[in-house]
Amino acid sequence: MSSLEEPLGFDNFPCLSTTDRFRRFSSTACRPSGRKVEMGECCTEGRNCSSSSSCEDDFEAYRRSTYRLSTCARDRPQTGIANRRTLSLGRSHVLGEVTRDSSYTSNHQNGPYQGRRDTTHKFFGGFPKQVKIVEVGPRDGLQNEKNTVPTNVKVELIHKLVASGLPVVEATSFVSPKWVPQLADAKGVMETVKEIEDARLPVLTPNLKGFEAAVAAGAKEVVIFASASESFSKSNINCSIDESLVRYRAVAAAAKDHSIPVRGYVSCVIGCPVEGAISPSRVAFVAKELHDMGCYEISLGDTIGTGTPGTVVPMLEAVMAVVPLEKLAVHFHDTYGQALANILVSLQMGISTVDSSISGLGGCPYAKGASGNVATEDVVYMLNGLGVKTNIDMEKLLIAGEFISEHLGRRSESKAAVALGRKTVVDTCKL
Ligand SMILES: CC(C)(COP(=O)([O-])OP(=O)([O-])OC[C@H]1O[C@@H](n2cnc3c(N)ncnc32)[C@H](O)[C@@H]1OP(=O)([O-])[O-])[C@@H](O)C(=O)NCCC(=O)NCCSC(=O)C[C@@](C)(O)CC(=O)[O-]
Repeated sequence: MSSLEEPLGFDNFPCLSTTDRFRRFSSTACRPSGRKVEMGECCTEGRNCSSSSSCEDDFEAYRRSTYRLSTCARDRPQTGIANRRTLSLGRSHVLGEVTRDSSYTSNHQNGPYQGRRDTTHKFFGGFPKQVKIVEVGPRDGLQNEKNTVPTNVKVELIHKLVASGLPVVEATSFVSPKWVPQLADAKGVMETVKEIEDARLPVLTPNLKGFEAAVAAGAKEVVIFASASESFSKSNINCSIDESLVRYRAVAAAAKDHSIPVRGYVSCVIGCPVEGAISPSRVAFVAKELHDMGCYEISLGDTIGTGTPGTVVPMLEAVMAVVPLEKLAVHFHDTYGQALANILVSLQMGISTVDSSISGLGGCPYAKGASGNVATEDVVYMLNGLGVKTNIDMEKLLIAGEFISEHLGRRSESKAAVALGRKTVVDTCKL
C-alpha cells in the first residue's frame, strides 16, 4: 500500500471550525471523551459544555428545528405497491419534507425509539435541503471510452438526462482531438443540443482556441480545468499549473466579454497518480485563483478516487477558508468505493453541489487507474433517502442509464440502477 492509498484517520484532522461542525453532527457528538466525565457534564468533541443544560439547550434548539420532520409523516396512509416502489427508489424514511413511511413512524414515535429518532434527526440536520447535481457523463464519462460513441448517441443521452430533470449536463469538451479523440465531435454535439433550454450545458475549454470554437458552436457556458498537481497538469494539459492559470485568465476574460458563465475544476484535490498525496493548501491556492478570475463555481475533483472522509474534510476546510462555501462543488471518482461517503461528509460540511456521472461512467485518460465517477443514480438514491431535494425523476434517470449501458454493451456501474433494474422491492422498514 502506498502512502497515498493509506487512509488518514480522524486523528489527523485539523481542529478547525468546520471540522467541529462535522463532528458535532456525528454519532459520537455529546459522548464522553477519554477522560473521566463528571455527572451532569457533557463533553462534545471540540466543544466542552460546562453544564448539562447548555448541551441540552443546544439539542433542544436543534430538535425544535427538525420537529416538523417527524410530524409531517404521521398522517400519511400506506399506499401499497406505489409505496413499495417509492421505497425502492430510495424515498423510504426520508428525513426532509417528503413523506416518511407511516408504519415506521407509528412504530417509532414513542417509547424506546424516541431517543433513537432524535439522534437520527440530530445527525441529519446539517444537510442542505436541496442539492444541485451536475451530470458529467457525456463528457467525463464518454471521454474515457475505448470505442468512440457516435454523435447521435451522445445527443440522445444528453436529451434523456435533461428529461430526467438534471439541471446541468456537461455536454462535451473543445479540447485537442489528438489528446481526446473520443470528443472530437464536440462541434457536432454542441450544434445539435444548443437549443435545449431546460438545462445548462457547459463544455470544457482548455484555452482560447477551445473557447472560441465552443462559442461558435453555440455553447452558453464553459469550464476551465486546472490541477493541484504539477505532474497531472503537465500530463493532462501539457503545461505547468502557473501556465494553465495564465491561459485560464485569458479564457475567463473572453468569457466575461461574452457574458458567458465559467465553471472551474481543480483536479487531484486529494491525490495524484504521480506525486501521491496533495496538500490541502495547494488545492486551496488553485481554487482561489479560479474564484478570483471569475468562476461562478469551483468543482473539487478527486480525480483518482483515493479520498476518504478523513482526507476530504481537511481539504474542504482549507478551500472553504478562501472560497465561499456556496461556490464549491465536489466531484468524486469511485475508484476505492469511497465516493458516497465523501459526498455525505461534504454535504454535512454544507456543500450543496455534487458532480456525478450516469451509470458511473468515466475516468480520466491522463490518470491511470482512475475509475468512473460516482454514479448519478446512486447519488440521487442516497439524497432521496435523506429527504434532500434534487428535482430529478429517478425513473427517467434509470432510462438514461439503461440507454447508455445498452449502447456500451455492459452493465451499469450504479448499484442503485442494477438493483432497481432487477425490480427488487425492498421494504426498508424491515431492515
Ligand atoms: C490543452 C491542450 C490543447 C494542449 O495541447 P498542446 O499539444 O500542448 O497544444 P498546442 O497549443 O501545442 O497545439 C497542438 C495542436 O493542438 C491544437 N489545439 C490546441 N488547442 C486546441 C483546442 N482547444 N481544440 C482543438 N485543437 C486544439 C493546435 O491547433 C495544434 O494543432 P496542429 O497545429 O498540431 O494541427 C491539450 O493538452 C488538450 O486538449 N488537453 C485536454 C485533455 C483533456 O481533455 N483531459 C481530460 C479532462 S479530465 C480532467 O481534467 C479532470 C476533470 C475535469 O474531469 C476533473 C477530475 O476528475 O478531477
